[in-house]
Amino acid sequence: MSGPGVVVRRAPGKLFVAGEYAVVDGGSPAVLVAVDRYVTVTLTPRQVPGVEISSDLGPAGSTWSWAGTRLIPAPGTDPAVEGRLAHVRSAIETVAGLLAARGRGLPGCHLAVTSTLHEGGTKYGLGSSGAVTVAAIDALCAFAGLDTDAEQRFRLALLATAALDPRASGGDLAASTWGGWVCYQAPDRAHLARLAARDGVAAALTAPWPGLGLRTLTAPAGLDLQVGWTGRPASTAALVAGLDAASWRGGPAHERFVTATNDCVRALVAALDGGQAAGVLQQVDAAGRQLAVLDEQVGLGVFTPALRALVEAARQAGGAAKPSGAGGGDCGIALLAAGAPHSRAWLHRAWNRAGVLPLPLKVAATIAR
Ligand SMILES: Nc1ncnc2c1ncn2[C@@H]1O[C@H](COP(=O)(O)OP(=O)(O)OP(=O)(O)O)[C@@H](O)[C@H]1O
Ligand SMILES: C[C@@](O)(CCOP(=O)(O)O)CC(=O)O
Repeated sequence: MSGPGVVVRRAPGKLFVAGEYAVVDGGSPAVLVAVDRYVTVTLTPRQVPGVEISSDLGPAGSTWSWAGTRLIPAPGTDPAVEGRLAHVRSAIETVAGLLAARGRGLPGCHLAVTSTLHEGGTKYGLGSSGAVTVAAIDALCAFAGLDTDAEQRFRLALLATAALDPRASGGDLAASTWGGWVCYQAPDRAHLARLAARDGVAAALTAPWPGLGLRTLTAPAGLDLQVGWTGRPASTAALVAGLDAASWRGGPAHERFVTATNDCVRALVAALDGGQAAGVLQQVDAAGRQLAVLDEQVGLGVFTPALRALVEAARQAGGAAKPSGAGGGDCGIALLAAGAPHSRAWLHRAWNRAGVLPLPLKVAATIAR
C-alpha cells in the first residue's frame, strides 16, 4: 500500500541463541539473532480522530478513541480483541505519551498489521509480540514526524512492553530493532514502567537506564543455523511465572544457573568475536544443558519430547542445539559446522520423523538506522 502520508515499517522476528531465563534478571547477557520473517505495520491517515486497527489475526477494523493518552475501545468490543491488540495498543499509547509531552496528539489514522511470524494464527515462537511492537513504534514515530534513532525506538518499544509485562526482558525487541546477531542485557523494567507511569513517557525515555547493554555481533562464519518448529505454541509468560512460583527462585540452584549461563554467554560472545566456530558450538551446547538442568530442578516443561528430539538429532549430526526462548513448544535452533558428520538434509529428515518442521529461515541483516 502507498499514497500520501502512508507509512510502512517492518521488523524481523528473533531466536534466542543463549541466555534465556537468566536475562530476565538484570545483569545477565543474552545472545539473540533476528530472522527473515517480519511483522509489517502500515499507517494510513484518516479524517476521523482516534485509531482504527486491523490485524491479520483479526479483527478487520476495530475503532478506538482517545481519553488523554489512553485508547478506549468502541463500546461492544470483544475482550478477546482487546487482548489480541494489547501490544499494538500499548505501542500507540506510548508514542501518544511522547507526543503529549510536546503538546501534540496523534493524528487520526488506520493501523494495519500483517505478519509472517505465525502459521494460520499459530505462532512459531519467533517473537511476534516484540516485532509488532518495534514495527508499530517505528511506523508511528515516522507517521507523527518524530525523528528517532534505533536506541530511542528500542526504549519506546521496551516502555510499551513493560507497561504490559515488566517481567519480559526485551531481548526480542533488541533483536527486532537492530537485526543480525546481538548481545543484550536488560535494564530494570519494573522501575522504568513506574517512571513512565509517574513522570510520563518523555521523561522515562531520556532518564538513565542503568543495566541496559546492547552490542551488535559478527555472525559466525562456517556455521549453518537451522531452526525447527514443534508446531506447538507455548506461553512464555506462564513459563516465566512458573519460576516465580517455584522455591528455586532466589535459592542456590537459581544462582548456579545464572552464573553458569552468564559464563556460557560471555564465552559465546568471545568465540563470536574471535571467529571461533568450535567455541560457538561448545557454548550453545552448554547453554542448552544449563536449561535442561533448570528444567529438571523446577519441572517447568521447557524440554518437550519434540524439543528433546530436535536437540538429540542435531547432536547426532555433530552440531549443537537447544530450545530458543522459554521452550515448552515453539521452536529450537541447531548450529552445524561445515564438515559435520551428517548433513543439513540428514538433520531435516530426522526432525521430520520426530514431528519437528524445519523452517527455511535466514538471519536478517543488521538493520538499525
Ligand atoms: N499479527 C499481529 N497483529 C497484532 N498483534 C500481534 C500480531 N502478532 C503478535 N501480536 C501480539 O503479540 C502477542 C503474542 O505474543 P506471544 O509472546 O504469545 O508470541 P510471540 O512473541 O510470537 O512468541 P514468543 O514470545 O514465544 O517468541 C499477541 O497476543 C498480540 O498481542
Ligand atoms: C524466558 C525468556 O528469557 C525468553 C522467552 O523467549 P520466547 O519469548 O519464549 O522466545 C523471557 C524473556 O527474556 O523475556
